[in-house]
Amino acid sequence: MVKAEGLSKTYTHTWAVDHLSFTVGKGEVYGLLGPNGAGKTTTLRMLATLLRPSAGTAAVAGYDIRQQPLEVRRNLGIVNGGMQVYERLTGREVLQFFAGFYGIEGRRFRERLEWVSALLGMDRVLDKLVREMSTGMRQKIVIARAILHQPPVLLLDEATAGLDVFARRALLDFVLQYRGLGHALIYSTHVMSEAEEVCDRVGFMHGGKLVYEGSKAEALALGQGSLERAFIRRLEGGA
Ligand SMILES: Nc1ncnc2c1ncn2[C@@H]1O[C@H](COP(=O)(O)OP(=O)(O)OP(=O)(O)O)[C@@H](O)[C@H]1O
Repeated sequence: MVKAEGLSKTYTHTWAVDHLSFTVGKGEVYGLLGPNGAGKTTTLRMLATLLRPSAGTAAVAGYDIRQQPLEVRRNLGIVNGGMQVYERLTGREVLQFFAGFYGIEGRRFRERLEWVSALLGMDRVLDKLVREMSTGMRQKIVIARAILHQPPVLLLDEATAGLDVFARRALLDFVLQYRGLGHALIYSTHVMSEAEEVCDRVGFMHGGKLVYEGSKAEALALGQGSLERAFIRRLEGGA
């Protein structure tokens, strides 16, 4: 569902993303893992057509990010910490606004709202004003907004940042449920323990490069049961 080939982004003197190639299949959670500044956000923003690659390309659900950005957006959702939601609206109003972009209206909107609400447990959130919501509630709105159009590809960028234990648990459970629907997810994080829980395959990023890729089981074996140890070993050049 996602196929990146030599995907690259340069800023003045830096290769933020340096010839990245990887694939993510249906029903798979791919962990894009690495420390701050590794290039994870830049990669996801290119896949979401929010940022133009300097070189290389990628396909999302079979559509080229350079040539077919509208089709890509129709098939992809992104949950990104920087996204703002409208403070003066209720959860329901925010979602209605975004549903309009996808032509989801009337009865279809109500059905979709029920679907998303059941998936994310949003009963207490829909009629609340955004400005009165906790961080966890806001995050539910951000996720709901990203999946309203039921995209087959979902990108999550440091999606648990700032969440408490309950909201974090709900998010990780949601990731597994969304995968269970046969969708493809990229889970970007520097928190290795989260990746251990939800990812099927992992790619370690450092300095814009993919320095390791393998199934979670392979990576865990490399790190004697720990992804964090595997990452450090890989960077130190150990086997
Ligand atoms: N707009 C920009 N202009 C210049 N350099 C940038 C810009 N955006 C990102 N970079 C640089 O690109 C590199 C990769 O940044 P990126 O945000 O993709 O990393 P990341 O792995 O997502 O890290 P984090 O977890 O901190 O978000 C960093 O060196 C960063 O300083």
